[in-house]
Amino acid sequence: MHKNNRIEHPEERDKVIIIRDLNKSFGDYHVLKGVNLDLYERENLVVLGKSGTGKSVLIKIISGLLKQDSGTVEVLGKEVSQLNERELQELRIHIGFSFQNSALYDSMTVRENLEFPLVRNRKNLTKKEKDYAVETVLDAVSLGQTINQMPSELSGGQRKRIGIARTLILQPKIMLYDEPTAGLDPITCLEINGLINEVQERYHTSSIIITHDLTCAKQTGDRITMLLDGHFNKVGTFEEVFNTDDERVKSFYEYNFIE
Ligand SMILES: Nc1ncnc2c1ncn2[C@@H]1O[C@H](COP(=O)(O)OP(=O)(O)OP(=O)(O)O)[C@@H](O)[C@H]1O
Repeated sequence: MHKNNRIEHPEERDKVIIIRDLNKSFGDYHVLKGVNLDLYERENLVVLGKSGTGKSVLIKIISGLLKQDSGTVEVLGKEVSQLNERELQELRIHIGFSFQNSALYDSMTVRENLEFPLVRNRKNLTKKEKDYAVETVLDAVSLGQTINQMPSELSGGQRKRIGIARTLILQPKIMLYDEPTAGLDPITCLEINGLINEVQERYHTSSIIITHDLTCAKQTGDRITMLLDGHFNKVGTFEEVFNTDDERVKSFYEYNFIE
C-alpha cells in the first residue's frame, strides 16, 4: 500500500536541508563520496541503503555530531560545520531525533520522560503549560492512557511512540528517523508508518527517514533515494527509484521487499 496524499513536486517548496559534495572517510574507508541531497519543506524523504553504507554517518553530520572532511551541510539556513557548541544546541532544538536506541529513562514515568526536554529547553513554562504540552503530544501518538506508567510497562511499539512524542514536545521543524521500524512486528511497523505520516500532517515537519524497510519507504516517503557506493544517484517516487536496470537497486528490492 502506498502513502496516501503523497506530496507532488516537493521541489517547488523551500529547502530546509541542502547538502553539497559531502565527503567523509574513516581511515582508508571513504564512506560518503560527494553526497548531494535536498530536503524540502514538509516532505518525507526516505533514505534507503544496505547496512554500513553510511546512512547514520550522514544523519550525524546533519545534526553536527560528526564533522565532514569536505563539502557543505546547510540546515535551516545555517552551515552546520561553522556553528559553535551554543549555536549547535540552538539548531538542535528545531531537530527531532528518533534514533534506534533513543531509550526512555527507565526510572521516570511517561509524563516525566516527556517533560524532560521542556525542563532543559523551556525553563519558563508554567506547570499548566507543561501539562498541556505533555497531553497534546500524548494525544498525537494516541497514548494518553499511559501518562503515569513506567517505560517497562509499555510494549516496544508504545515505547517507540513515546520516544517520538518526546521529540515532538519541542515542536521541531525537522524530524530525523533512524530505522523507525527496526525490531518491531509487522503490524506495529504499519502503525509507526502511519504515525510518521500523522506527525508530518499535524506538525508540518520535514523528515528524513533512514530505513531498509521497503514497506516503510513505500508508506511514508514522498520521495525516496538510495545510498549506493557513497552517493545518491536518483531521488524520486518509489516506482521511479525501483524501475531501473541497476542491479544493486534490483537486488536490494528483491531481498528486502515483503508485502
Ligand atoms: N566513528 C566511527 N569511526 C570509524 N568508523 C566509523 C565510525 N562511524 C561509522 N563508521 C563506519 O562507517 C560505515 C558506515 O556506518 P553507518 O553507521 O553510517 O552505516 P549505516 O548505513 O547506518 O548502517 P546500518 O544500517 O547498519 O545502521 C561503517 O563501515 C562504520 O564502521
